[in-house]
Amino acid sequence: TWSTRPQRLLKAVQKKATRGDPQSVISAIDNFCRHKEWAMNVGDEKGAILDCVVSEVNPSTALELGTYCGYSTVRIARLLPPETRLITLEFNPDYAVVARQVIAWAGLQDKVELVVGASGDLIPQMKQQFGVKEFDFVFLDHWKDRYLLDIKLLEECGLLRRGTVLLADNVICPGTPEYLEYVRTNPRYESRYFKSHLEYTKVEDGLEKSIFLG
Ligand SMILES: C[S@@+](CC[C@H](N)C(=O)[O-])C[C@H]1O[C@@H](n2cnc3c(N)ncnc32)[C@H](O)[C@@H]1O
Ligand SMILES: O=C(c1ccccc1)c1ccc(O)c(O)c1[N+](=O)[O-]
Ligand SMILES: [Mg+2]
Repeated sequence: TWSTRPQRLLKAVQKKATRGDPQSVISAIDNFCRHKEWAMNVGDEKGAILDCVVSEVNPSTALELGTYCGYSTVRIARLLPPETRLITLEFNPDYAVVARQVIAWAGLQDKVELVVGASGDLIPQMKQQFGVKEFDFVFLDHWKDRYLLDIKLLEECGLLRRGTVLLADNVICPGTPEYLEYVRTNPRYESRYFKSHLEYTKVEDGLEKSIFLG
């Protein structure tokens, strides 16, 4: 039986990375995607911008929409201080199985809560089921037509506070036009574009950082 790309990516991590060393897991995945098979991780170039924003926010509670193989999960979680946590949502169970192993290889399983399910179903459960008061940081990297729906849902569920930082991947490629329009014109958000490139390519892409003003 044929393996899947996430399974081949996991094998590369287990072969090349050192257990308990998040940076080696990140490098193993970036090398696999640059030299073996492209995959839709945020990548090293946009990942460095993600690192800066996460370090600046230093969140107590963070949310990631779209786990895939756990690459950006590892990037974010490795920067979080003890007693803080990252909740990451993934609706493809096969991807979640791989992500759990990647996150464990990096030794970050105690900081990460990976929940299998759709963001539209899980976000309304965050307060009751997951004991979340509000999010300090949200990384949007799931299907692009869900970004706008999900930040409106986060607003309605009272999960954003004055100062919550939203960072959205792929606002140029594949693109999230309705989301960009919303965060750039809505007075309740202060938005800024970080120009970069689609992971492992020369194609333009970028991240949009939006601060919720309450
Ligand atoms: C681009 S990949 C995530 C990449 C990851 N953030 C990284 O940089 O390593 C997008 C993922 O979002 C998942 N996804 C898409 N829509 C979703 C939704 N509504 N709820 C949960 N997961 C979703 C897909 O199954 C896919 O694994
Ligand atoms: O949509 C794609 C896509 C479209 C077509 C083929 C492969 C991937 C994609 C490309 C780069 C991303 O960073 C990303 O997050 C996604 N995604 O699926 O969410
Ligand atoms: Mg992306």
